[in-house]
Order: sequence, then structure tokens, then C-alpha cells
Amino acid sequence: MAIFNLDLPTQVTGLSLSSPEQLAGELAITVANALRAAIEARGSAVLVVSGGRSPITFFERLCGQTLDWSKVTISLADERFVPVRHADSNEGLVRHHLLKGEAASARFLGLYHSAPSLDEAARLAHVALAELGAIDVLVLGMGEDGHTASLFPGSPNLELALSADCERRCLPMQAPSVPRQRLTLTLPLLASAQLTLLAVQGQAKLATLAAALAGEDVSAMPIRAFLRRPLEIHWCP
Ligand SMILES: O=C1O[C@H](COP(=O)(O)O)[C@@H](O)[C@H](O)[C@H]1O
Repeated sequence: MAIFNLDLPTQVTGLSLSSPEQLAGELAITVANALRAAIEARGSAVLVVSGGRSPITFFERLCGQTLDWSKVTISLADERFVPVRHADSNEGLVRHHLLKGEAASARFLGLYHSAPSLDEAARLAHVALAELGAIDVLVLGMGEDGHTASLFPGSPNLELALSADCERRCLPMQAPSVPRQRLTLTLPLLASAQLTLLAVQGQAKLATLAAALAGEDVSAMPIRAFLRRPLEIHWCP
């Protein structure tokens, strides 16, 4: 299928939106529909979202969706090793922009733990994530280097985090930009999601996607691991 002038593999679909606002609105509707379906089928739903700066409008639209938020558990694909009140905290972002109004009744399972080291924080997150349950919806972002979640090219632990038999749910990672200390869900847990959505904004990230589609090495561009699976891309300029 050809979208955004890219030839996508058959398991990958793409939606081209005209603006960040339209992307946020469409993504919020898609996620809310999937959460409602999971609640209908199982009585509860699990949503995993990404951090960074681009999801803010999406979070603001999602929390306005009508559904039984008390039956939803929300967690993060990745986190920065900073306290929740820090400007770079993904948990802080979710608490400020998503867990409000009706959505405040959702259960939130964060990755950050106040621990003496990043390794210990990742171990505590691994233990806490045993309570997450099966992921219904995963919303990924992507950096211009082809990282997604905090699966950064060149980071120690990347090979382990990407391996199909990795038994850790969360691993410590190193980012090329500050804050460098990160926590990421590992590929087996992320790839277990029923529905995986990738939100991408701008021409530079479109070029990143094109480069990812043109090669094979997952360690060089970890987003490639998700382009091999069913994935719905939402893109806007
Ligand atoms: O560092 C991160 O970067 C990516 C992309 O963030 P964006 O603000 O450029 O969309 C994000 O998906 C990831 O969760 C975040 O920690």
C-alpha cells in the first residue's frame, strides 16, 4: 500500500492527516474505540502511551472521549529517570494532560521509581509491570534517529531489549540526549499489544520512516521491529 509516497509492507497501514490537531483527534477516536471494545469484551482495558512533546494534543483529546475510564489501566512505553515533577518526566506529562476529567479515574502504572540507580529503578519497574495485564492499545512515537519507546540505537542493553526471548519487562537505557538515563519497555512486552499505533509528525520523521523501510538492521533503527508487525501509522506534516 502506498501512502505519504512510501511503499508500506502489507501489515502496515497509514493515515495521512492535514495537521497535528487532526492527527490528535483521529488518534484519540481510534484509541477510544479500541478501549471501548476491550472493555466490552473483557471488562477492562490496558493502554500504553509514549512520552516526548508531540503527544500533548493527543492526550488532551483522548481524555475528553466518553468511555468507562475506571476500567482502564494506563502505562508508559518509556520514561526518563527523573522525578515526576521534573519537566522531562513522561509520567508528569500523562498526569498533567491525560489523567484529568473523567479520565482521572483510570489506573496509572508508572515506570519511574525513586531508586539509588537506574538499574534498580528498571528492576522495580519490571516487578510493578507484572500487574499491567495484556496490552490492548500501544501508542508509539519515533525519534529522527529511528528510536521508539526508549530503544535507542547504540545504547547498552539494546540487543537484550530487542531480543524475542528477553524476560525483563523493563530495562535501563542510555539516550544520546538529556536526560540520558531512560527506562524502556522491552520488545516482547511492547510487541504483545493487540493494536499498535505510531504517531509521526513532520517531513523529517517521514524521511526517517523511509530510511527505516529501506533497511533491515533493527539495532540501527529500532522502529524497524514494529514495521515488521501489524502497525497503523498516523502521520501529518
Ligand atoms: O524521547 C522520546 O522520544 C520519542 C519521540 O518524541 P517526540 O516528542 O519527538 O514525539 C518518544 O516517542 C519517546 O516516548 C520519548 O521518550
